[in-house]
Amino acid sequence: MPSESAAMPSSIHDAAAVEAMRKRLGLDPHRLRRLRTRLLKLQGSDEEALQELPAAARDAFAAEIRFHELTLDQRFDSQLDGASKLLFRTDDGLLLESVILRVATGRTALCVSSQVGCAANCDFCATGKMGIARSLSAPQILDQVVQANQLLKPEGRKVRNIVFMGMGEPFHNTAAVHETLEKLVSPHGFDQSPRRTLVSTVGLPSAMIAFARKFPKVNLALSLHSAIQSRRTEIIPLAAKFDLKELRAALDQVAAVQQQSIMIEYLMLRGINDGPEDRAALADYLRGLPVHINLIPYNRVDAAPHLEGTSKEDREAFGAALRGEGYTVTIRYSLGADVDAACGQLVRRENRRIAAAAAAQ
Ligand SMILES: C[S@@+](CC[C@H](N)C(=O)[O-])C[C@H]1O[C@@H](n2cnc3c(N)ncnc32)[C@H](O)[C@@H]1O
Ligand code: SF4
Repeated sequence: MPSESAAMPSSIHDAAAVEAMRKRLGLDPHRLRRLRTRLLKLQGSDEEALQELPAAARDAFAAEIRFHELTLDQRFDSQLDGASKLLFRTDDGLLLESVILRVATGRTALCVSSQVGCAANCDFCATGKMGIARSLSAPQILDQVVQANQLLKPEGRKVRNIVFMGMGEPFHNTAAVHETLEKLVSPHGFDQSPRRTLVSTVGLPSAMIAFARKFPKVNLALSLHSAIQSRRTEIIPLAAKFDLKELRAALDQVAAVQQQSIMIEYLMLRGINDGPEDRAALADYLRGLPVHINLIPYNRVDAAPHLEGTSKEDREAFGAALRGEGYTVTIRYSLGADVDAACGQLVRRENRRIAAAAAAQ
């Protein structure tokens, strides 16, 4: 007869399971609150967090409640700037990445992934080219923050800004992303400032409006990349489903609800979206909206050899012309270009291998 397999431990982020365990062990709720504070807010190690429980309860608690959903597989520290890429592995073997950005001001940002792969399949994106799309659970997204903070503690740093700009489209995984945001901004959770949290989307109109209503203070970024419909669809296949008119109506609603500026991301691709007509269309499209335009340099992707980034000079001229039209424009200087090259291909190759093996079973 097959033996009954032991139940999987529950996550520390699963409030119902943790409360059930607390009752079973007869633990004082204060002790549990202190454990969560130590782990989620004070960057404590797992051992330090467990110390908050009475000695007799620690083993039983640790056997049923696990603190981590992901295993840190590899870490790449940039030799060029303050970026570190963390490669995590899920229980079923897939790789995903988070990026720690140590900004010159001394502040620290973390870029998290919401999915492994992405169904949007944008032409310029290594994640889109992975050929798979698996959503991460809220505990898997939250664990990226917990582990980054544990790694940063010895440096005297703490994650200040959290951006959903890693792998995946957050609004293809709305339920888990909403749950993650609730736990991040909750004073009983991570107590993260909503104003230092940003969700970036390729542009799903109804999900953007729902997000703004639920999280009026969390920042939204839209990856627009072109204000000319045919050009946008050429690089973002999903744009065929949600046209620019519908997207603009959603932006108006988001702005009305949030009363704060929306970030417009504009990846600059030579000969595709960087001409004078592209700039004029962009300026027209955004007129009247509270926006901040971020011009992004293209990071070369092996799977898209036909694409080339706009030169630095042209990017700066494009930005200056938009400023002349009254827009606030920043030009992002890509951090961690060396670790990106090291990891991007590794993640893609490994995940393809695992997805192919799973499909063959
Ligand atoms: C990876 S996406 C994740 C969030 C969401 N799916 C989105 O598209 O906004 C985050 C940002 O990275 C940008 N991006 C993707 N591939 C890039 C590349 N090869 N070079 C520079 N930026 C890239 C996207 O356009 C987007 O603005
Ligand atoms: S939606 Fe974002 S993550 Fe998905 S393929 Fe496009 S750029 Fe990449």
